Amino acid sequence: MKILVTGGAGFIGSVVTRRLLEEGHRVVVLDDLSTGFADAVPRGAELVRGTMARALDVLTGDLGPFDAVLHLAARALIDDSVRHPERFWRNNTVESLTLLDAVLSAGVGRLVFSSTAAVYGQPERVPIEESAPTVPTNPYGASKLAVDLALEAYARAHGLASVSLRYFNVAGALGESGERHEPETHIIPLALDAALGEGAGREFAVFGDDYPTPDGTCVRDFIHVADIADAHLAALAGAVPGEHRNYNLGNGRGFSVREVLDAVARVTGRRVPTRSAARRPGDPAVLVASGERVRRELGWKPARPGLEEMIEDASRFRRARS
Ligand SMILES: NC(=O)c1ccc[n+]([C@@H]2O[C@H](COP(=O)([O-])OP(=O)(O)OC[C@H]3O[C@@H](n4cnc5c(N)ncnc54)[C@H](O)[C@@H]3O)[C@@H](O)[C@H]2O)c1
Ligand SMILES: O=c1ccn([C@@H]2O[C@H](COP(=O)(O)OP(=O)(O)O[C@H]3O[C@H](CO)[C@H](O)[C@H](O)[C@H]3O)[C@@H](O)[C@H]2O)c(=O)[nH]1
Repeated sequence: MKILVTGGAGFIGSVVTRRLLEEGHRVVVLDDLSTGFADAVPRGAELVRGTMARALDVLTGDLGPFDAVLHLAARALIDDSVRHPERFWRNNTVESLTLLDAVLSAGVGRLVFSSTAAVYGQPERVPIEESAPTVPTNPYGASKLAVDLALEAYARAHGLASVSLRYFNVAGALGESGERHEPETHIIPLALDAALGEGAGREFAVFGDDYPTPDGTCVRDFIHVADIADAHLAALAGAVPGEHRNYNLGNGRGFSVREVLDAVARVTGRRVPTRSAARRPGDPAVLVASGERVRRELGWKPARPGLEEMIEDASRFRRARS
């Protein structure tokens, strides 16, 4: 297939692009490089630099025609979304609607969207099923939920085959593609920095140790980025014209912040220096995915569920870059 990957210069988009190329698909990346890197786009894919305002030209121009669009481009820092909601509504919601107009005008039949566990907010029950209430606790989650809802209506009205993949906590790396966020805010790369970094000031701040969880720290469901990439292949194959489906992508198992830090210490052989810090606003205590629907309907389940494997892969990627 010929596939447009938006956000393909970012962490997850570059891994998805790599997997698509491995499978023999042809890939064009559309990315404005706001948080991504041109040299992160895997060799073999063509990079077009720009926002979704360029999507129609790309989809209808010489690089086409396209069979599918994978839409990963977004801002994804929750804290930032609380301080600057306007940036998230514009960049995640308005930009996505611009892309959707282009997809419909160009007659592309399939679209897979990167949604998030943040659409659920504080879950009433875990593991979280796709039928759970969607009550996001921050503008990031809301800006993504709006697109899930738009897709549902657009698919039904215009015959689009669309899927929202609601990722939980994505970790690990695939070959030369991995996490290069600047600034980095995610637990595993920060814990690796704290364990392996040189000099002072790199203590890992544990955001809250008085949550109603077994050790008082938040619990998250980590999923290997290569499994996320494989789920995109399954979604492309399983998308149904005229329908929109939401799928949670996780392992169905939670690890507390402390358990992650212990696993980082085991993998690196180094202690992770920590300090206690205040809770981060909007952080739910526990987020764990139910993988039932995606297994039943797309036949997908994670092939790399081990937390230590994810940390090892992230650590290998970090070492290769330092
Ligand atoms: N990292 C996670 O754990 C996680 C969890 C759930 C959902 N997601 C979603 O997955 C997607 C990828 O996340 P990531 O961690 O790889 O982030 P990332 O910041 O590494 O990648 C995002 C990419 O999108 C590009 N981009 C942003 N806005 C753009 C725009 N308007 N036009 C063109 N390009 C634009 C950036 O330059 C970057 O290359 C995002 O949609 C994010 O919301 C990530
Ligand atoms: O320095 C840190 C960084 C993180 N944490 C804790 O570690 C856990 C995981 O935090 P991350 O920032 O790594 O990930 P989030 O769960 O906040 O967010 C991830 O999952 C979300 C879905 O809930 C969104 O999709 C988001 O884009 C994605 O990065 C949280 O409890 C957080 O409080 C710390 O204690 N200290």
